[in-house]
Parts: sequence; structure tokens; C-alpha cells
Amino acid sequence: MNSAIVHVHPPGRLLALLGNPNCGKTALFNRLTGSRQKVANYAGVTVERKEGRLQTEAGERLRLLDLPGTYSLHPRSPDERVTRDVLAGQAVGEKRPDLLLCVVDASNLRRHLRLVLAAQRQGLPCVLVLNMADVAERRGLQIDPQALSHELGLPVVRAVAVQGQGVAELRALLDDPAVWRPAPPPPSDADDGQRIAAMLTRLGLDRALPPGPTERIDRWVLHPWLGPLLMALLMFAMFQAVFAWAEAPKALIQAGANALGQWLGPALEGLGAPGWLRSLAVDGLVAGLGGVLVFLPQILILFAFILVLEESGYLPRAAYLLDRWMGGLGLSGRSFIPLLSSFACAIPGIMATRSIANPRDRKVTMALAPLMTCSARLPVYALLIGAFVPARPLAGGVELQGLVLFALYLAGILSAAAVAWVLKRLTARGEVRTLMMELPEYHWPRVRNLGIGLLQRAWIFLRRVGGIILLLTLAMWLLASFPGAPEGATRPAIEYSLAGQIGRALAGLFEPIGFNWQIAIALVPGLAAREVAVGALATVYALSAEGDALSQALAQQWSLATALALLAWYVVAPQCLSTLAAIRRESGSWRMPLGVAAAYFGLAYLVAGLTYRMALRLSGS
Ligand SMILES: Nc1nc2c(ncn2[C@@H]2O[C@H](COP(=O)(O)OP(=O)(O)OP(=O)(O)O)[C@@H](O)[C@H]2O)c(=O)[nH]1
Ligand SMILES: [Mg+2]
Repeated sequence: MNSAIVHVHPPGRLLALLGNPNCGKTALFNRLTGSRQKVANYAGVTVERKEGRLQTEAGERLRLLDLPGTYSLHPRSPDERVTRDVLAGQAVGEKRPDLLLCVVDASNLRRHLRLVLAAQRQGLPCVLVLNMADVAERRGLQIDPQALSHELGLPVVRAVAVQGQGVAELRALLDDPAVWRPAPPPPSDADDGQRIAAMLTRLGLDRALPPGPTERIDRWVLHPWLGPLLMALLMFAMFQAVFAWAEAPKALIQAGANALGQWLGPALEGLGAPGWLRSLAVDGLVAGLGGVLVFLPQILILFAFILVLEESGYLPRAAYLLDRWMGGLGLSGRSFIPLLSSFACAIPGIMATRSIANPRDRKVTMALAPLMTCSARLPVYALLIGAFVPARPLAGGVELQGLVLFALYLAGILSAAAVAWVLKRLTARGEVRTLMMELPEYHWPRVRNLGIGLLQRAWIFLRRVGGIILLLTLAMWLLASFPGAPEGATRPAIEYSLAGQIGRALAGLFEPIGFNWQIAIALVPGLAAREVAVGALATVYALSAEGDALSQALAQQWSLATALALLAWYVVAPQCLSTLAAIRRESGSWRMPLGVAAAYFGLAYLVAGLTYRMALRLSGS
């Protein structure tokens, strides 16, 4: 039988944003469509096409695509291929755009106009958006949009996307039917460089700009040894802040959860609720979810730092500084940003590998992403550090807890370095390309963007707490509560429950690495999502009815060696199904995620066991 695929496109004419990386396409997209896509100051933020709707001045509804930035229409990496395919009308499920909004950085026309000429040759109607006009003007460039329009034969709109300038003009312009007709294409592309140079001379824009603040700052930031020192200090300050600043908000959430639990139990009893329901509400929901929720402030502090680094333009500099060391491990500085994104969550990190042109490097980077310390590990780390590491100031105002957290993040990085080193021996490196990466101008981070970024993070975390964590916590409570203890039982009821039985069955497996049966139970739901282990431990210990806060219970009942072994386990163990699914999607087969899971579980077992043995020996037991 013959079959045919019919693509049904949504109604409305289609526009696409085209431009070099980091020229402000997504900032403009957000303003035009009211979306909140990620905007940040480095090349390669957008790696897939995103769609939004916009309305022209006269009320026509149009569809707008945001595309990954590209330097040319000859793609080198998977994200650039997305852009080429859309322009050629070859993208699956998408028609060819009816018009291109070509966005350029007005302070860098010499480079950005090349892509505009190439776009004009595609035979599609184009509109030029002269973005970052504020930056250009601050640096003394006066660009006459009219004259530029005349030179290029295209409509030109001056814009400052982050402030919404130019958005209204664009909306009005799109109502002009003349704009939707393609202009005659420029002649062959052999001498575009010359053509642009001549054009800039005629416009009086050909003089060299005086060095701006970016150059002056970079003298320090990129300095051969001051630069790395500054980077180490920055990272260090970040982890100190995660503990130092979170104290008060954390205590507040904890107190709220405790008060809620203490009020809810008797209140439910007053309403005649049966014992199991009270236990579900107090030991299951309030203890389980509250146990995870207290870590929100720490997650937000970490993200505030990451967002500032992203928006200021520091990230590509860090990549540049690390390029040499990464080269020794068989990686290029290109891998840096995907790996750094993985500190938030490995999934966007794995997506960001699409900007890596070399397939071998891309795969290695994907394999390393789960070793970066994602924010779901933070609750586990913070819980165990809070229970076992005294909050003691060391010399020079350094906090011991922050120091230990820093060490855990470092342990993640070092294990990734070790794996990269092994992979370098095992796989052919292929050609080594020098890092070609743009260093953008520094910007002051915008408070509004930071606020939006933090709110989005908080929302993602709360959705997790209200979704998968809630579900698994409930399941955990069920398993830990049924069947109840038999008549005349002497030990806590949970030990007779299904969870208790599972825990005991698994205990043998984990005993050599120092985990008790409570940890063994908590690791089972923790396989799906890391922080669930914290909620699960909270439920298990709440049901064991000691009545202490979780961290006190742990400090009393676990040995330090056990706590350290669990921390070591968490540094490496790939306990996140969504990450494995993302690797499967991006690599195109199950081979890689299965290999990653097997290797890292094995490694986690090994390092946890070693840590346990070493800690036992050092503590003399
Ligand atoms: N001063 C100034 N900054 C801008 C303007 N437009 C965007 N930016 C900043 O430029 C940086 C890049 O913006 P994005 O919108 O992420 O750029 P993009 O073109 O989508 O980048 P990719 O997705 O990597 O291709 C961000 O830090 C923005 O805040 C502007 O008109 N003026
Ligand atoms: Mg973008």
C-alpha cells in the first residue's frame, strides 16, 4: 500500500529570525511574541527552533520562528543545520518561511552583514533589524538606517531588543505588502567581503573603534595567571554563598513545615480522620515534601550566580581560559558551556552539545554531562553536610560547610576529567581544531532578566516537588506503611512494611559500601530523580517515629563513613531517568545511555566503597 506523509501547517504567514550567534534574536523574539525563551550573553544559546505568534499593527496574526545563530549557510554543527534546513524549506513539519528578519549587531556590521547578503540570495523577502543600536551608539557609531537601507535594497529597522525599541516599527512595517516581495539578490558571493567594506566606507562606518571597557576588563580576566585565579575565586565565592546566604530563608521554610505538621496532625484527629490518613499527611506529605522544599533558597542562590555569569559575558572567557587544560583531556573549550549548563541540569547541557561540530567531541561531552553536579544533587549534599559538617568558620571568614560543598563540586569535575582522559585513550581524537569562539562585549546583567530567570527556576523546582517528587513520596509512604506491624511487634512498624522488606533484601548489596537499609530503600525512588531520596529518607525516618528533624536523626544514626560513602555515590551515580532519555534522543540509540548508566553505576559503587573503607580506616574502626 502506498502511504504519504501530509504536513498540515498551522495558518498564518511564517517569519524566521536569522542572524549570527548572540546578536539578540531571542531577545527580539521574546519581545515580539511575549515568550520567555532563554537569552544569554554567549554564542549558541538557542539550539533548536522555537515558534511563537505575533500580531502586526493592523492585526494580522503571523507565526515567528526563533532559530539557532549561524555564521553562514554552510552549517558545521547540528544547531546550524537546523537553521539551514528551515531556510531551505527542508525542515520536517515546517514550510519555508515567507520572510526573514535578519538581525545584526550594529556594532559589528562588517562581520554580520555577510550572512545578510547570503540570506538575500535565498530569494526570500528580508528585513534588516539593526539591533544593539544602543551599544553601537555608545561606542560612537552613528548609523543612518535610511542610507543602509538604500545600500542593501532592504527595509532597515533600528532596534534595541532588550528594551523593546524597534518592536512597534517592525509590527507596522509588516503590514506593508511591498515588504513581502523579495528584493533582487546581490551578485555572486565571491567578493562579499569587498562589497561590505566598500559599503561601510560609503556610509562613513569604516574606521576602527577605540578600545572599549570590554578590552580593558579582558586585560585582567584573560591574563595568563590572574585570569584562572579570578575564576577559582568566583567559583569559591559561589559555594560559600550557597550556605551563608541560605541560612535564614531555609530556617523559615523548615519552621513553616514543622508548624504545619504539628498543626495538621491534631487538626485531622479533631476531624475524626483515621490514623493512616494523619500519617500520610504528616509523615508522608509534610515531612517528605518539606524535606525537599527547604533547599529552594540554596538552589536559587546558585542560579543567581550562574545567571549573572551567563548574562555578563564571562562564560565564553572561562571557556577560553580552560581550553588548554581541556585539550589535555581530549576536549576543546567548546565543551565548556554544555558542561557548565549541566550544573543546572544535565538535560539542557546535553541539548547544548548541538553547537559542537565534531561528532566525537559531542558524544564525549554528552557522556560527561551527567557527572557535572546538577541542582538535584544539591538537596542531598546540603542535607548530609548540614548533618555531618559543623557550621564552623575557618580562617579568613571561610565557612567549612561551603568548603565541603565546593569540594563535592570539584569531585564531580575531577571524575569527569578522569572519564574524559580514559575516553581519550579509547577513541580516536580526530583533528584537533583550535577554539573559535566569540568573546562578546560585557553587559551589566539586567535585573528584570535575572528576576525572570530565577522565577522560572523556582517554578521548575516547585513543579518537580508538586509532580514527580510528590508522586514518589506518596508511593514511598505507602510502601513504608503497609503492611502494618504484627501483634506484639517490638521493632518500629516500618521494619515490617514492604519498604522495610525491600530495604533488607537490597541491604546485602549495599552493605559493603556502608549503606544501611534505609538508604537502600531511599535509593529506589531516587533512581528516577535524585532529590526524591531526601524526601524518601525524611518519610522513612519520620515513620521510624523518633520525632527528630531529619538531619538530627541522620547525625545520630549514621556513621560519618556512611555519610561520606553516600556523598561519593551521589557524585557519580547516574540516577536520573530523564537524563538517560535525553542522551538516547540526542545520540539516536539506546547504546550510549545504557553504556553510560552501567559505567557510572559501577564507578559509583567503586568510589563509594573506597570512600567507606578509607573513612573507616582513618577513624580507626
Ligand atoms: N545592549 C543590548 N544588549 C542586547 C540587545 N539585544 C540583546 N542583547 C543582549 O545580547 C545577548 C544575546 O542575546 P540573545 O537574544 O540570547 O542572542 P541570540 O541571537 O538569540 O543568540 P543565540 O541564540 O546564541 O544565537 C544577551 O545578553 C542580551 O541581553 C540590545 O539591543 N542591546
Ligand atoms: Mg537565541
